Amino acid sequence: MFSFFKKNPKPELDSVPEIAAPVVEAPIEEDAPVALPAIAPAEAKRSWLARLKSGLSKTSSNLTTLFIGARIDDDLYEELEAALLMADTGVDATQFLLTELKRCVKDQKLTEAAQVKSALRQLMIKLLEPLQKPLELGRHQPMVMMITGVNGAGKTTTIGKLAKHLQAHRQSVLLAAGDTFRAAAREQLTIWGERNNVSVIAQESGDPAAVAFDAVHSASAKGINVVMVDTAGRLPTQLHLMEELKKIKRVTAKAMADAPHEILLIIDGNTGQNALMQVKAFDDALGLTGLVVTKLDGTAKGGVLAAIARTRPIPVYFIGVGEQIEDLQPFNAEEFVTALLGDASD
Ligand SMILES: Nc1nc2c(ncn2[C@@H]2O[C@H](COP(=O)(O)OP(=O)(O)OP(=O)(O)O)[C@@H](O)[C@H]2O)c(=O)[nH]1
Repeated sequence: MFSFFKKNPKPELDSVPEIAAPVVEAPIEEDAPVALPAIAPAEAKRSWLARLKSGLSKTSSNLTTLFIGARIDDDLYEELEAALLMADTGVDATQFLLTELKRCVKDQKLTEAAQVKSALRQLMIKLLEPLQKPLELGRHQPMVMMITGVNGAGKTTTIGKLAKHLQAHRQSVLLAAGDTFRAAAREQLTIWGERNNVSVIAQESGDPAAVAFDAVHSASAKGINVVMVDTAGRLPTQLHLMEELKKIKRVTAKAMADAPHEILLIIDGNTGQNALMQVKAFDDALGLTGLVVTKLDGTAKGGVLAAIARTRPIPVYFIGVGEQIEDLQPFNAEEFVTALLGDASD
């Protein structure tokens, strides 16, 4: 499956040809900008899988080489344990995978290392599948998304990529420049919005909650489909800043009863186990609805998704493997594991 978003309720498909994708129910402005990907689906999919594979190659090389010419013995399990831990899979997920794998080898009487690898592949897919969930469009008008994360996780870049993808799915988008700490962040978002024909609500200074409130009102009045509220980067240990996020959430609910409908945490895949701490802390504070894992290109720590699946299985809506728009795609457990361990025939 290669669709970006899921529509809810019932499909009334008016498909956008490039990506099998649902379309909005909400009213669409006649001249709403539509940025369609330039490449056809099969080609786009191939190229995404290739980028995913190359992005994850550092994580995968340690995991796959140990099976080459190996015998099924304690040494193999020990090497696998070390490789999983090095990939930041975490102790819990590593132990879980090893226990299940040993059980599988015994039950199925596996004799070849390649069969063990294939069993590991299946176990990983099963472990990661609960994280695979499409972002549903069209449930609210407007749908309000709060975007959070630590400094430099990739929030602004992700907002830009998501806005383009949403436009490609005929959603009109409004951005709220809720990073009122850094003037540069506000400017960055405003310039990006101008270039891409996306309106941005920004204030010279002041309260990010007020910016979010204004943006939701403005989007409701203009019939805009999606509002994305950018927020300043912060560490979960900066308690006053975490309180500020809670306030943005509360005030947004005053502008629209059930908003924000999505609270996303953007995490940098390079930070491995630290990303897991961020997930826990932001989830405890805000009740996250989804994750976006960026910068999986070039990291050796791609195992962190397994750790998330075991400890805090919050849907991973998207993963990012680079700075281009096409480098952000929906998370698919099978694709991800294939990029790590090869496909079923390998
Ligand atoms: N390699 C790679 N770089 C990325 C990816 N996503 C974002 N980046 C880069 O990461 C850097 C930080 O991204 P930003 O979007 O500015 O991060 P931010 O979270 O908004 O940062 P603050 O506003 O400072 O909190 C930029 O140089 C991005 O181009 C990715 O998937 N892969």
